[in-house]
Amino acid sequence: MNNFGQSIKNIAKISPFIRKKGKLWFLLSLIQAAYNGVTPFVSALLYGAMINHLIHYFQDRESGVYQVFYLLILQLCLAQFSYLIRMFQAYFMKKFEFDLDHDLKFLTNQKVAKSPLSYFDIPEFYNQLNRVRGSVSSKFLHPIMNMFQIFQHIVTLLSVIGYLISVHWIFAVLCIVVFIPLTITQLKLSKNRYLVSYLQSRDSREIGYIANLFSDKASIKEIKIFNLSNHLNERWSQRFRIVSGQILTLARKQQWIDFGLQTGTTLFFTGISFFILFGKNSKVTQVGDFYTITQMIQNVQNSFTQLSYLTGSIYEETLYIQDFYEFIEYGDPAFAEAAAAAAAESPPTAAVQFQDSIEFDSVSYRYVNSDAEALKDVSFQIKKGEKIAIVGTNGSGKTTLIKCLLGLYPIREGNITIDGVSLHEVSPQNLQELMTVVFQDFTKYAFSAHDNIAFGDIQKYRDRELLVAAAEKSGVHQFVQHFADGYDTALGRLLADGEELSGGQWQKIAFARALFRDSEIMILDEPTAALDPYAEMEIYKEFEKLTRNRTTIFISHRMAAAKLADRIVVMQAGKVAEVGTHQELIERNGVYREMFELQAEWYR
Ligand SMILES: Nc1ncnc2c1ncn2[C@@H]1O[C@H](COP(=O)(O)OP(=O)(O)OP(=O)(O)O)[C@@H](O)[C@H]1O
Repeated sequence: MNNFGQSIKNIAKISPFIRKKGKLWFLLSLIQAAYNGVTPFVSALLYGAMINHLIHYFQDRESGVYQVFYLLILQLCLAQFSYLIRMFQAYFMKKFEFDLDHDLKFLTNQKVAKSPLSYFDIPEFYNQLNRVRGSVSSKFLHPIMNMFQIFQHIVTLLSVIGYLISVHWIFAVLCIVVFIPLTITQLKLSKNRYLVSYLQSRDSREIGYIANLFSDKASIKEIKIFNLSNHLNERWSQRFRIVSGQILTLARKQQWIDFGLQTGTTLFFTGISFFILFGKNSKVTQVGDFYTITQMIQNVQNSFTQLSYLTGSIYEETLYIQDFYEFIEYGDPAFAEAAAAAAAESPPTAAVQFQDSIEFDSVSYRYVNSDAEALKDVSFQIKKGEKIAIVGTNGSGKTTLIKCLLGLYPIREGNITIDGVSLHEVSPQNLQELMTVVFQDFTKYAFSAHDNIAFGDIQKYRDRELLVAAAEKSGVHQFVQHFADGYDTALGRLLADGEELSGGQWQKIAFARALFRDSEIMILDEPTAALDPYAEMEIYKEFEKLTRNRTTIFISHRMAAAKLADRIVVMQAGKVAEVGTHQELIERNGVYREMFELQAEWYR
């Protein structure tokens, strides 16, 4: 499909939004475009007539004065009416822009929420997400506004050229000959312009990323201590220069081409003006007519230049719309295939209660962006009510294992079952109800303490009693009760003048959030990493109470904590190396014992 055809197809994608909330704006814009389109023609006629009448008036001081007066009033009315339309159009445009912004961002957030976590490991998806963030609505509206302007200039051209043809037919042919190369050049340029911004997106992201490092409290600390500011600033500046250099090169090229085209068309239209005015069969006899014709010729020239520029930029701007829909419709073929095949065989509607056991059966997993397997043929069983510790070296696959169990990364090889029902078949809602989790990199919401805990189970958001119970168990109540607004105090200072918490206090909040959801299965990824020895001791002392009546799976690098588990799964390079109780594994004299003794050594 050619560029312009594709542009129209992209623009058509906005029509559902216009039908929903932008009808009035669309109608007003159309009226405005038509009105502004005929205005240059009418104005040229009015002024030409006015000049003729003025000349008569200056010659004999009797005739023409009323006509000049009426024409001036008419001109004033035309200007006022134009102002009135613009006023209403601008208001409804703002209104539609807000509605559109809301709907598009809502769609984006929905897409992000529905996308599997593995999509975020795919650079193409991630880049696309970055591209569709920002002022999406204006990028959607610009091409339509340009379409209105195109319509406006077509109306101008039709009216003006119609008049000029009545003066001389040659005009029609010549105008078309000029317009075609102009448009093609602009279209080519606009395609380049877009490609540059596309290719730059990695550099641009790095510029944004480094700028963020300079505004993030956590990274500022490291930048100062490691004396990174010069290096990072230099790096930022280098990328910035590359990006701005590319844009400037293109802009320079564009300016020179514009200048060349402008000069060419000016010379062309000046020649034509001479021909029309002073040619053999010239119909021009009065000064006013001369004014009208030169004015109309200028209008033709102006409208042609604008038309070629607008058609060019429409192509560029509609590519953003295309990008947006590519993002919204994004589906990794490999993932989509697997999901579609699994869904076709058995749609995920099964509900399980978890009465018996969870089973990992020859589970292997490879991240989409990686060649190595993060899990290799993992098999073991977790009985209801058991406390399982997962230990192992960094990168051995512990977190991947629980991400697969949580259904965040759907597995393709092997099977995970709950009471014999494959995870692929369990409905996502059922799965969420069964499990609660504290991640290693849990989220610190810049909302109130209440929000931070209640987000654990949004269905029970208002249950303050339950919330306080979870807070008491996890040690949150002890500090939140001293805050000025108690549980309604904002945490962090990002959105409000809230309370700053220490790393350990945040971790307790994350714990409370997990406990607030009263689930059968509790998953903890390094639950005590940020806690002081007292708090850690406290948690482990309370561990029995916190995890009572729950199946608990916890990852820990502290071998002393692993001792608390009923059974320990030892991971090594994506495989299960050993499974057993602390005593069994010590007696086995394998990897676990080695790790345990290595740590114990430190404490002796
Ligand atoms: N999103 C990802 N994309 C690609 N590879 C990943 C991703 N996350 C983890 N990996 C890789 O998978 C392997 C297992 O990582 P995982 O995070 O499960 O290890 P871990 O045992 O939890 O490590 P740690 O103790 O350091 O938290 C590692 O080699 C890691 O580099």
